[in-house]
Amino acid sequence: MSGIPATDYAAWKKLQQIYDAEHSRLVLRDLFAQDPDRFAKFSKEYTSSSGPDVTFLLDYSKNLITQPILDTLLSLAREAQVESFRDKMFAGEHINTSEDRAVLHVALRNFGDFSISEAGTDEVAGVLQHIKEFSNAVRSGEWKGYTGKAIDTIVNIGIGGSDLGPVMVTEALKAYSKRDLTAHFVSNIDGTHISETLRLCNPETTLVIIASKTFTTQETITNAESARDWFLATAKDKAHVAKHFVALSTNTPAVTAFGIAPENMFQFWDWVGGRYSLWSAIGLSIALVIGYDNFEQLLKGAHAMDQHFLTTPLENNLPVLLGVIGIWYNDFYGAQTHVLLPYDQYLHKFADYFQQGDMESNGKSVTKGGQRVTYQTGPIIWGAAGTNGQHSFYQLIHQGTKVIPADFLAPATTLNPIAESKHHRILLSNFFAQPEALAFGKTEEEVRAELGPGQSEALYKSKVFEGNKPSNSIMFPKLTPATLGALIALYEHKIFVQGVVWGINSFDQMGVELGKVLAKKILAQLGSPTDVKGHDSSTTGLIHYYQKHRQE
Ligand SMILES: O=P(O)(O)OC[C@H]1O[C@@](O)(CO)[C@@H](O)[C@@H]1O
Repeated sequence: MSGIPATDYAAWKKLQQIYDAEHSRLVLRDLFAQDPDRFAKFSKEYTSSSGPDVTFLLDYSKNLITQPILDTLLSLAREAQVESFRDKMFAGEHINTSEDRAVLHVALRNFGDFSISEAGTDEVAGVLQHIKEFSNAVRSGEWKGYTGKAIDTIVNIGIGGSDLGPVMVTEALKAYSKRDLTAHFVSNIDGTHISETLRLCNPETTLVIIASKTFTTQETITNAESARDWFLATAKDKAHVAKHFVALSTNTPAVTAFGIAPENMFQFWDWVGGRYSLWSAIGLSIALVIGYDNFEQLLKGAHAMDQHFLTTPLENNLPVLLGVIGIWYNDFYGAQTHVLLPYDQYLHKFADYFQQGDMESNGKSVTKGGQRVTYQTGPIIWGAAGTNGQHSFYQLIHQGTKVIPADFLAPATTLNPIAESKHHRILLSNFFAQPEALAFGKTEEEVRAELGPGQSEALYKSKVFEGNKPSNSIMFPKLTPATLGALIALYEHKIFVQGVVWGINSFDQMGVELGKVLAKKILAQLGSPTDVKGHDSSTTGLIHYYQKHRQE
């Protein structure tokens, strides 16, 4: 990432001119009426170039773009040196400049094609082998607990990138899971999370996975200590910890200090960002749930997308297309958010996952050159599985006052063809209809014709759908591990593209530190009998209320 303010680019200036001059005339009804080939021109079919077969269709025709606009957006990507910085990332250069680190989640799934020299990348295969052996041993019943029973429950203790990826993927690939192995994910420091989970667990048959890149995260270490106390309350002998606790981390000394043997640690490296870590040892819970072979398919699906991103010219490069089209709305249309709408219940955590992936990457306001930006950077990411969102927030998307670019995703074939796939046909009918309604709306003339004369003006107006609401649609034959891997990598690289254009560092997360420091300071005061000091009247007042009403 160059750190150059995006507004310095000639293409950015040209886009502003185009927007100012043309945006009021960019009407999807007209754009489609004028060009019967619009779908053909603004859609691409992806096919993996290696590994398992993955195909999907990206339809970006329902965007407020013309070819000249798209060409200018691609010029912006070129001017921002997206290709050059992409190559630097893949080469292991320390593009995470504030932490002087490489950004190499692509090395975690590099099945031999990329030559990467960063320290640790030659150890990836060994960790994957360890994950394979361990997950096979647990799933086969070979790995026994301290009373000689097989493991039937895993509890992954982690937060942020040490939780969201495993949660999203194990939910998405539930159809591929070992149904007699129950997985729980504990993340919140709120004692309710670990308490309610451990109620469901038998210490004799439970494996606790402590997932933490730094192994210093307060929530995770506290939860892990409580889980260890829970276990030892039954098992008594600390020697039994080795059979029921493993650690996923970059911090060997801290893992050892916790009491986990080195052979029960699965290592990863500082060039793996937390929000990009599901491909690393953090993915152990995924391999345990879906099996190593399916975990490897996930990696290979992502690897093929990496190859696409690395080698495809910008105009056909799907992460680049999604990235620059997103910038068009975020920085010129004033869109504040981007909504992810997977029409697949298995993907119901997809948006949650990319809240961290996108917002922790691009929620920045200072360029790599240290300049405060004068333009919008990372969008607010949100969403829900279809059709549920339709009964929740689609009113605002259809008739609200905000521009909300939407991504719709769906499998052509369901993994649950109940009722001869009647459910799936209904689901997909909505998947097709919603972007159509958003794009083309319903005119007042159509409303009046539909309602007939004699209705109030207000009623006529309230039933108008302005339309012209942009969306992308992604369809794939079936949700498989490799397809999911490709889709996750697609969005990872989209985020990368946008960060480069905005000139920000997408790979540090300084913004999470201040709250932690203040919380530690307050925590130290909560237990003391003396009155809290050094806070504003609001914080002091809140703490006083807590101290007056606490009952524990
Ligand atoms: O994996 P760990 O080191 O416990 O960090 C957990 C999460 O905490 C952060 O908020 C960083 O503090 C995320 O970036 C990260 O994924």
